[in-house]
Amino acid sequence: LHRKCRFVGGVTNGGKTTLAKNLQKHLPNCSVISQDDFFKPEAEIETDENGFLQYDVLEALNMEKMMSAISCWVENPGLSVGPAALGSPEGIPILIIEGFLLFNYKPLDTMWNRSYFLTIPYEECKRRRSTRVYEPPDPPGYFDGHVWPMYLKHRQEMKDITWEIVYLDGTKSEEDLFAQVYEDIIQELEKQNGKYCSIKVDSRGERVWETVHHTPKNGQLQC
Ligand SMILES: Nc1ncnc2c1ncn2[C@@H]1O[C@H](COP(=O)(O)OP(=O)(O)OP(=O)(O)O)[C@@H](O)[C@H]1O
Ligand SMILES: NC(=O)c1ccc[n+]([C@@H]2O[C@H](CO)[C@@H](O)[C@H]2O)c1
Repeated sequence: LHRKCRFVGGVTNGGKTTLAKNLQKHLPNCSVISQDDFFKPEAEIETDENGFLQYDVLEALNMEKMMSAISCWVENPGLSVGPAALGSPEGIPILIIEGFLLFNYKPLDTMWNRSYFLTIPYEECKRRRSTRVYEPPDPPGYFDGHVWPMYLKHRQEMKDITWEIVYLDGTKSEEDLFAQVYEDIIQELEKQNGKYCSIKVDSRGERVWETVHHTPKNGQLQC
């Protein structure tokens, strides 16, 4: 069951939620858990010597609660989809966990199946962040005084990671990012289904061609 979890990590405003939502739209049996839904209440967030609330650290999140949500899915994966969907690779239950502090949280290490990490440069990140309103809103100087330094610290910690992480260029278009990850997921699901396919996905997420190599199973051809 663990092998069905996928992680979309990345810098704040890298486009994680957008990518996860787009994938969910095109995969009939796909659940998404967002780390942002597990922030502790403001009263429980530490403040540093500059008065900045320390939101961009693991301690700001109720990770035990997030792990419970993941366990729930593992015990009862997938939605009630029809037999047609379950019979197709797209219908295999998958869980996408998206968040900005996933790869620094040890208990998740054993659950990964495929990990993606969205990056954008400092300037673009600062620009996108300035268009967002969080609750509470970022005070002046927050990006340079807390958000970006914490991101750099976590990137540094990620250097110790031994498994493969696929880095995605978050400055690419939403459609291109979707197509890249969707193609990757479908290919792997096809393999799990005993089919070996090459699929190209165009920028609108439509499959434009595919090659199916039938593999014998119990003396019979699948597909
Ligand atoms: N590929 C993209 N190109 C340009 N802008 C994008 C792209 N993907 C998302 N955005 C925009 O960037 C902002 C952040 O997107 P999104 O909420 O998906 O990021 P996030 O990584 O989940 O952010 P956070 O976790 O910090 O809330 C939004 O304004 C969104 O419209
Ligand atoms: N969701 C929240 O409670 C909250 C409050 C203040 C700041 N944030 C920011 O969310 C980003 C991750 O998506 C982090 O960079 C937090 O600063 C979230």
